[in-house]
Parts: sequence; structure tokens; C-alpha cells
Amino acid sequence: MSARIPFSRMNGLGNEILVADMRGRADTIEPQAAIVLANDTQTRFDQIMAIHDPQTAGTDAFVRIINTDGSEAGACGNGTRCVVHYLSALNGQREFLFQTKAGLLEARALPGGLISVDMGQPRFDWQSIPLAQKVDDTNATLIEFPLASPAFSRAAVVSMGNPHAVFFVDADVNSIALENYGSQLEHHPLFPDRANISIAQVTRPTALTMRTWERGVGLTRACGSAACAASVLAARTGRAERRIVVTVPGGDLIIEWRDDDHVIMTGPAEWEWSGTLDPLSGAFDRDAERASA
Ligand SMILES: N[C@@H](CCC[C@H](N)C(=O)O)C(=O)O
Repeated sequence: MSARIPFSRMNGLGNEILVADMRGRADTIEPQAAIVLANDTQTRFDQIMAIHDPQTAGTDAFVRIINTDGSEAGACGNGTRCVVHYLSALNGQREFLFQTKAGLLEARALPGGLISVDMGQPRFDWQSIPLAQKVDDTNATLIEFPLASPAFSRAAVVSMGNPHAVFFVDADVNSIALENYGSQLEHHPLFPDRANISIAQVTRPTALTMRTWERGVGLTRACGSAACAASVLAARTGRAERRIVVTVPGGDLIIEWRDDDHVIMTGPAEWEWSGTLDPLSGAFDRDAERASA
């Protein structure tokens, strides 16, 4: 048993996030603790966002992003908004620079409650995504996947700090059984680091609807980096404009692919309850006072 840390259960459009405050400590959330938390109905999560002391001058924190299966990601848009919401509530700070294992993320709490995150620049070259082999056209990559429905034969692919494959469809995204194909596509040999798998329908030049099977997680109600990936790929292939409303099962995000090549994601973050947890075992307690507030 180690000293307990404060944590908050939060969500970004239904993407289930545990924000764990590890600042001032040298230890980390252990894999067995993540498994315990993932399997408890109160703390089940899509990602843990573990806030650590900064490793680089000028940054506010190093953020470790842990998926349900214990794997680590380089980017998490919805989780980053939750981290901003958590830290701003603590100390009133409104602008942040976070480091993750994939690079830097700049984020800002906007007047009115929404939070925007600069998700950085998309990368289209096959080594950066990464893909297992050279692919000349990352806008229409053929997925050799005989079991899949025709909807899953060609993907557009991009790295947003994590790997994404987006299948553009003409049908309502709710009519396509992503749950039947997500795991096999996530583990397709084309993706040596696996991939987040999304289906997206562009409904207007300024709007798309999508669902995502997250790498290391499964079906989620929202995935911020996937929303950025789908928006960028929709614009790049002439399907949509560079500023777009993305509707996911949990609600709406605004995504803008700016002329300086940075992708800005804007949306809400919601606090649910707080408590303390043991990062070694995953044992936790809810804070009674705040839980009943
Ligand atoms: N929920 C996230 C994405 C989290 C990481 C992803 N599962 C991966 O492993 O790449 C988001 O909001 O971006």
C-alpha cells in the first residue's frame, strides 16, 4: 500500500476519463491498479490521464495516457480537456502546455466553459502513422480484410499523435456494425502499433457524424483525436471544409484544421466525482462530501 493520490472521475462527451494527480511523486499508476480500476463499475474508464511533474522547462505537466488494456497512447483529446478542467478548478489557471509521450499539447479554458486543445499537426507519411509497409496514397489505403463488409475495404489514415484509420461511408454510421469488425481492424497487419478505427459520414461540407473503436479500449462514446483525424481527412479528400462540427455518440466537437497546419479541437469536459486511490493496488475511496454535492 502506498500513499493515496487524489483523482477525479470525469468525461469528455462520454469518453470516460480518470484524472489521477501524481504531481510531487516519483511513482506511477501500476498496470495491476489500472486493471482493478477498469473492472470496477464505479471507476471503469476509457483512459486514465496521469498528471506528473513537468519533465521539460516551460511545460505545466507531463501527462501519461493509459488505455483500458494498460497500453499507453501519445494523444487523447477528450482526456486533455478533462485535465484542463481539473487543473483550472484547482488553481484558476486557464492556459496550459502539456507534454505527452508524443509531444506537446497546448490547451485553453475558454470563457463560457468550453475547452480548446491544439492537437498539433497531422502526419500522413506511412512511417509516422505507422503503417507496416510503404503506401503511396494514405487517402485511400486498401485494407485486405476479407471478412469485413464492403464499408471496411478502404481507409484514409493519419497520425494525430496516435494512429487513426477512417472509413468514409455514405450510410448512417449507426447502421454499420463497427463492433463486429473493430478489434480485427485495430489489429490488422497493416498497423504495427495497432490503430484507432472510425467510420464517418460527411453530412454537409461543415458537418460529419462518426463512431470510433478505440485502440486499447473498444467502442467509445467519443474520441477527440479520431474526430480530428476524420475532419482532417475529410478536408484533405475534398469531402468537407477545414472547420467542421463533428457529431459523435456523446455530442458535438468543433474541429478546425488551421492554415498553419495545427488542428484545434473545442468541446466540453464534465466533472463527475472525486476521491483518492492507491496507484499500486487500485484501491479507492470516493470523497463523500464532494460526491454528494
Ligand atoms: N480517447 C482519446 C484517444 C485515446 C487514445 C487511443 N485509445 C489510442 O490508444 O490511440 C481521444 O479523445 O483522443
